[in-house]
Parts: sequence; C-alpha cells; structure tokens
Amino acid sequence: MVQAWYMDTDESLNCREPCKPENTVYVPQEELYEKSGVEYFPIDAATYDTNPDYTAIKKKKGITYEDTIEVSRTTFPNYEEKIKIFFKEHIHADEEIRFIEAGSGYFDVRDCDDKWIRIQVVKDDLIVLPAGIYHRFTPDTADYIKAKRLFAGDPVWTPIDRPGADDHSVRKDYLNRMAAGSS
Ligand SMILES: CSCCC(=O)C(=O)O
Ligand SMILES: [Fe+2]
Repeated sequence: MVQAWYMDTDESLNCREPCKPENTVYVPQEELYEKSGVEYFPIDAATYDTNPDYTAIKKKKGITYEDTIEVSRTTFPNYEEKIKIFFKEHIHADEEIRFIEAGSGYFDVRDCDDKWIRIQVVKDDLIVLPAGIYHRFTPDTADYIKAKRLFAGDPVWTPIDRPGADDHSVRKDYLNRMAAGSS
C-alpha cells in the first residue's frame, strides 16, 4: 500500500488514472482499517514462501487455496471485458485476499460513510478486503499486475453487484461488525 486517498467524486475521470482531487486527503493504514476493515501487510515478494509472517497470515485466515492471476493485455483473455467486471461495485461472501507479486493497480473500497477510498497496491503488498465490503478493482495505466489469490475453502469468485447486495446477510454482517468496531 503505497498510498490510500479519498477519490475525486467526478465520475467522468479516467478510472485508470489516480483520480486524486485537488486537495487530496490521504488515508493512513490505521484509519483505513477503522473506516473500512481493510487489512494490509507488507511481505517481500522475493522471499514470501519462507516468510513466517506470510505463513502466519495464511494460517490465521484458514487459507487452503492459492493461485496466481496475471492481468495484462497479453496474458489475460478478454482483457477489456474482464477489467470492466472487476470495476463494477460489488461484495463477496468471503474475504478477498490478494498478494501483489509484480505490477500495480487500484482497489477502491467504500468507507463507513459510503465514500470511495482508493488504495494503490504494488509489489510486496498483501491486502485483505473483508467479506461484505463494497469494492472494485482496476489496473492503472501501466496495464500490468500479477497477484496471488488466497482463499479459505473452495474459491468463489462470483461478485454480488451492488444493486441488490444491500439486503444480503453478508453485507448486514459486515455493517454490524463495523458498527461494533471490529471487522
Ligand atoms: C489484483 S488481482 C486482480 C483483480 C482481482 O482478482 C479481483 O478484482 O478479484
Ligand atoms: Fe471483488
């Protein structure tokens, strides 16, 4: 997590650009956690497999599945359509855990006041989006990110899109955890 900031609210901007407003308000890691429940861990991608922190996170999260996704124009079939799907606001019934091995991109998450916080992810970032958080992803203008996807149990990638997701029990559970001050 190089930086996180409140995004420009002008929806006509190119989402692949940083979308920083004139007076950008940055969000430090602790505040990001308090306002959204997003966790962040720095892990050296060159040595992750022997890093006890990485092993401990996997154990704590109950990770049983792991694969690698390489999002680029040349390695990712139907690139344009896929990145449009990634950028539709959605939730999941499970945590979305990504460990960035190379490249960069943006995860946007709604804070507790429904405002978009943009999180810039780069190599060595491990990010955990809680189940039920509204979010979306986009590559930046460099068009390249390689990430490990970590999952507890059989992976479910299907997003639950926002219109309709408000009444989902996963969403309600997330809001209750946030209100109780623990994600
Ligand atoms: C940074 S990983 C690519 C995006 C992704 O896996 C997702 O949005 O689910
Ligand atoms: Fe997602």
